[in-house]
Amino acid sequence: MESLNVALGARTYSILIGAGLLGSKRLLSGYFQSVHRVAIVSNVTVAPLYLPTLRTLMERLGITVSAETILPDGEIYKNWETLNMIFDALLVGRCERSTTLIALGGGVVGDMTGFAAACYQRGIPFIQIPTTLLAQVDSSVGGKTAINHPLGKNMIGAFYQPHLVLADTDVLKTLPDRELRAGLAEVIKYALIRDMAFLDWLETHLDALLNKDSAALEYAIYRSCQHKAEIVANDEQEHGERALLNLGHTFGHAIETGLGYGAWLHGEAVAAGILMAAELSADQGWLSRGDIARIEQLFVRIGLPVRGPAMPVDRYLELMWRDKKVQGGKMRLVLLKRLGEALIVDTATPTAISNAICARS
Ligand SMILES: NC(=O)c1ccc[n+]([C@@H]2O[C@H](COP(=O)([O-])OP(=O)(O)OC[C@H]3O[C@@H](n4cnc5c(N)ncnc54)[C@H](O)[C@@H]3O)[C@@H](O)[C@H]2O)c1
Ligand SMILES: O=C(O)C(=O)C[C@@H](O)[C@H](O)[C@H](O)COP(=O)(O)O
Ligand SMILES: [Zn+2]
Repeated sequence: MESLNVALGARTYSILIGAGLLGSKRLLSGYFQSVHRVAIVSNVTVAPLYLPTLRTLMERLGITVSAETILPDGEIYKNWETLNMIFDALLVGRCERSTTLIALGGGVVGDMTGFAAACYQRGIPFIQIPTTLLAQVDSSVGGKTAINHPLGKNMIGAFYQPHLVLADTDVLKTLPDRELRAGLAEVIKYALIRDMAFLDWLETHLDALLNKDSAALEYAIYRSCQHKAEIVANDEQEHGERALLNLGHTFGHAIETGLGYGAWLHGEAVAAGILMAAELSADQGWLSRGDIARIEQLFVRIGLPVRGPAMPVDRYLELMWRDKKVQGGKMRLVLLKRLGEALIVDTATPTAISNAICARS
C-alpha cells in the first residue's frame, strides 16, 4: 500500500492507494479509530459490486451502518433531486453530526456525497472510496464537491475536504474500458501542466495502463495524487495555482453542458478541451505543431476524442463565459507555456479563442 498526505493543517488527511485495501481490516483499522457510525452512498451500478465488501469491512471494524443510499447512475443525476435522496436517507436513519458519510463510487457519487456532507447539519465528516480511475486520480482528492446546474457544470457546491481517501485499485478490474480511457485524460493533464518526466513515462507505459496492468495503474494513481495533493495544500480554494488543474475544462465543461450532461464523459470532453487550449497556446507562440501532435497522438492511442462536437462557436463561448474562473468580466483560460508548464491567461482575444475552437470542432 502507498500513502500520501494532503497537508491542510488540522484538516490534513491521507490518501491510501493499493490492491485489496477494502478487504484489509489490518491496514485500515488505525484510520477508522474515531469512526463509530457511517452512512454509505453509492449507485445502482457500483453497489451490487462493492457494497457487500464495504459492509463486511464496517462489521469487522465494529462500525454501525446507519443508512445506505443507492443513487441512480449517471451525470444527468448530479442534481438537487438526487442530492435530496441522500438527505432523506440521513434523516430517516437518524444520522447525527458525528456520523461519517462514505462515498463509494466514481466522481459523480463522490462530488454529490461530499456536497451532502458539507450541508447535512452544517457539516459532517466524510470519506471517499473512489471506484473509477478518474475518481482515484482526481475527484476524490481536494474537496471540490458539487452538483450541476442546467446552465453550467458543478455550479452549486462547496469546498469540503474528506477525512480519508481510500483507493483500492482492485475495483478497477470491473471498470468499463471507456471509463478507464476517460480517466486517463485527467492523468495526462497532470503531466501537461507540471511533469514532463511523467509525460515520457505515460507514453512508454500507455499500453500497460490500457491493459490494466496493476503496477502501472498504481504508479499513475500515486503520481497523479501526489501532484493534486501538493497543489491543493498550496492553494486549497483556487485563488491561484489550483486553477491550473482546470486545463481543458473551460472548453470541456461547455461541451458537457452544451450536449446535455452524460452525452460525453467528463474525461472525453476534457481531452477535446485540452487540444483546444493547446491550439490557443500555439496561437500565443508557445506550443509548436509538434507539441500538439504529441498530445494528439497520446489521445488517439487511448481512443479519446481529438475534436469537440460541431456545436456553433457562439454556443461554446456563451457557455464558457459562465465558467467559474471568469473574473472582472475577463475569461481566464489555462494555457500551456510549453509541455509540462501551464499558466493562466486572461488576454486571449475572442477571435483567437474562436479560432482555437474551430480548429478542433
Ligand atoms: N471534484 C473534483 O475535483 C472532480 C475532478 C474531476 C471530475 N469530477 C467530476 O467527476 C465526475 C466524473 O467522474 P467519473 O468519471 O468517475 O464518472 P462516474 O462517477 O459517472 O462513473 C463512471 C461510470 O462507471 C461506473 N463505475 C464506477 N466504478 C465502477 C467500477 N469499479 N466498476 C464498474 N463500474 C463502475 C459508474 O457507475 C458510472 O457508470 C464528473 O461529474 C466530473 O465533473 C470532479
Ligand atoms: O480539483 C480541481 O481544482 C480541478 O479543477 C479538478 C478538475 O478535474 C475537476 O473536473 C473539477 O471539478 C473542475 O472544477 P470546476 O471548479 O471547474 O468545477
Ligand atoms: Zn476534471
